[in-house]
Amino acid sequence: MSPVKVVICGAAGGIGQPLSLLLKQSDLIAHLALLGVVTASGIAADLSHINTKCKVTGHGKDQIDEALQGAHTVVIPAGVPRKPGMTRDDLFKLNAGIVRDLAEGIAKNCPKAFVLVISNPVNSTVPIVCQVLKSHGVFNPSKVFGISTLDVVRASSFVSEVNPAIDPSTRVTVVGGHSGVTIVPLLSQLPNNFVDSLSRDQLDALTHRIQYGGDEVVKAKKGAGSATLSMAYAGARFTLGLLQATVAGKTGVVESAYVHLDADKENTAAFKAKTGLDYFALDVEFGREGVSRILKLPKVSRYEQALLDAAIPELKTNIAKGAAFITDSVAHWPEARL
Ligand SMILES: NC(=O)c1ccc[n+]([C@@H]2O[C@H](COP(=O)([O-])OP(=O)(O)OC[C@H]3O[C@@H](n4cnc5c(N)ncnc54)[C@H](O)[C@@H]3O)[C@@H](O)[C@H]2O)c1
Ligand SMILES: O=C(O)C[C@H](O)C(=O)O
Repeated sequence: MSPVKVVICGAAGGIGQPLSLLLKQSDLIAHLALLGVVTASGIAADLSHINTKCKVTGHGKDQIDEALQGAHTVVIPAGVPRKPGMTRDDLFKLNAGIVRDLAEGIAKNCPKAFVLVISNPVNSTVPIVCQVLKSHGVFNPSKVFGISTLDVVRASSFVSEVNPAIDPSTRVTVVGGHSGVTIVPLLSQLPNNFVDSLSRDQLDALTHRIQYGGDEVVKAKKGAGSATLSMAYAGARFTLGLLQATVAGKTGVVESAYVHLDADKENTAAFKAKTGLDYFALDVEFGREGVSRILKLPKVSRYEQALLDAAIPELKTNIAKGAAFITDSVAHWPEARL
């Protein structure tokens, strides 16, 4: 097992800094390259004093090539966060171009890297990354992930608050996408008939809290951004889980991820045919090459089917918007960029 290079794009930001701190502690990472807009050299100097083996370097946007070259994994929390009253889709105008340009850099400098997207709106930014990589002929659906782990982390916390007998480490299955109605918690999967212990009002309230947990933080931060620390925790959990499988060869690591369903055609063909969706968040088992298996959608309750029915059209719109942005960008790119 040789430790690898991991790049954080947007490392000076609210998520980027604590995420870098958490990753600096991993033996699986030899080199943490921190990419900022002007530079991330201050953050890199600070982190480099921590006495773990991992080397840390800082880079500005004009050094994107050197930052990305040789990357095994690229994590993208670059972009603008929400303010109260905004939806994640309101961020599209600003963040779509940022993510597109980073994906271009990845296609050029580290086309085989695993790409982990945090920047919102995730439902659209993941299709943006995939389309850019496709336009360069380097797309591998098993290597691009939208990190939806925060929805699972929140669901576990909120379930445990409702019933303190349930340990907060208990995994809750959350599928769909990463915004409002597209976040679909499958509470019927919890053991001991947890869901039957809830009144309809309690079930509605818990479901709504999981779907709109991000808004809770945006409101509490009063204009100073969205979730950063809980996202850094979720992002580190996802990244380290993936590294354990891809670098250390650990089997059985499962996390929820928003992925292109072609990453496991066998397990998703029926779902894709039924819904017409190309992207969806499901539990994913990691292997050496990224996605080793996408776990099938479990049998859902009637209540959960109604949530899925509401999520699917919204997801289709979000996915089409991301894909169209790249079709349009490519049409306007000068010959030299293709
Ligand atoms: N997936 C999730 O569950 C989840 C959770 C929380 C936040 N987010 C999203 O993550 C993003 C970042 O949130 P934040 O709170 O860290 O924001 P932030 O503004 O604190 O940090 C973003 C950083 O990205 C940098 N940046 C912008 N363009 C860049 C580029 N081209 N290259 C390198 N760096 C660049 C900015 O300078 C800034 O330092 C937002 O879009 C937010 O909505 C997603
Ligand atoms: O809510 C946001 O805008 C940030 C993030 O997607 C979250 O779920 O906390």
